[in-house]
Amino acid sequence: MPVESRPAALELRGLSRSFGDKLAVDNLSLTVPVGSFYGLVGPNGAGKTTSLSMATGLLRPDAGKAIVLGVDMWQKPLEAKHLIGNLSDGVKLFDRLTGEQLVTYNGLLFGMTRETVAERVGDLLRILDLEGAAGTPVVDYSAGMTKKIALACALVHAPRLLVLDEPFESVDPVSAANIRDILTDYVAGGGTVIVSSHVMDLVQRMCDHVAVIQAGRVLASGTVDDVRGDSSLEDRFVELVGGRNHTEGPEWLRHS
Ligand SMILES: Nc1ncnc2c1ncn2[C@@H]1O[C@H](COP(=O)(O)OP(=O)(O)OP(=O)(O)O)[C@@H](O)[C@H]1O
Repeated sequence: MPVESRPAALELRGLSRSFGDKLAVDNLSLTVPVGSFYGLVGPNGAGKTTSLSMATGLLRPDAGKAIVLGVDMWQKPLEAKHLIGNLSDGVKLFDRLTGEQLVTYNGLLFGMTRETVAERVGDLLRILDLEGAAGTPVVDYSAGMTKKIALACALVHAPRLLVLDEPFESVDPVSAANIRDILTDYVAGGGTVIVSSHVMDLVQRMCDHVAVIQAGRVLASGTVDDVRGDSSLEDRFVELVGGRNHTEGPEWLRHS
């Protein structure tokens, strides 16, 4: 298929979602090309998690479409979900299972054979440095270990698109570097990654595309170089989003 006619890894078309009176995502459209490492950034409450939840089939949109590699998430959710690996902020894991059991369970849910699952679980626990905790219930994991085991669950069925909400939050620097390597390899091997993050420096170094969202709308999107221009991504972000002002702390917090 010619490159121009290949479906995007993810296409969001006019997505909207309200919670009561609050319009969390407002007619949001975004195209994530196949093979891109795409950063989604925005201030707290911008609508990143809500958008990604609608894109991955966790939250039904009020309006609009989410299309994964040509498959409509809300019309063919089973087919679309096979294509996606999802690490979602705040989704409950079956944390009474051990790490090994949890990843195995996820693999079996996708219909893979026990042998294939066992081999992949072994690989994932090794590359994520969780072999020593394979037999520990996930409820006893630290926040960073929980993030890593959730990433293993997202990867086990070898999805074509990975959607990761804040994958580096609480993760130590060595593990974060290992995860970055895994993701970079995954993209080099033809996969597509979308990450939401508040760490602009990381997004600038790791991602080739970025979208800045605020109040449920896209303020800017494109290649990282196009969006940031001559500035750092952080400065461009602050410029786009506004709201930076020097505020002195309250008097009672000062000791001199
Ligand atoms: N289940 C919910 N019920 C009510 N309001 C919600 C719910 N989920 C999100 N919101 C509201 O929708 C808006 C967008 O929230 P969302 O979690 O998508 O933002 P975010 O960009 O992921 O923020 P953060 O960077 O702080 O994680 C916020 O105003 C939030 O309060």
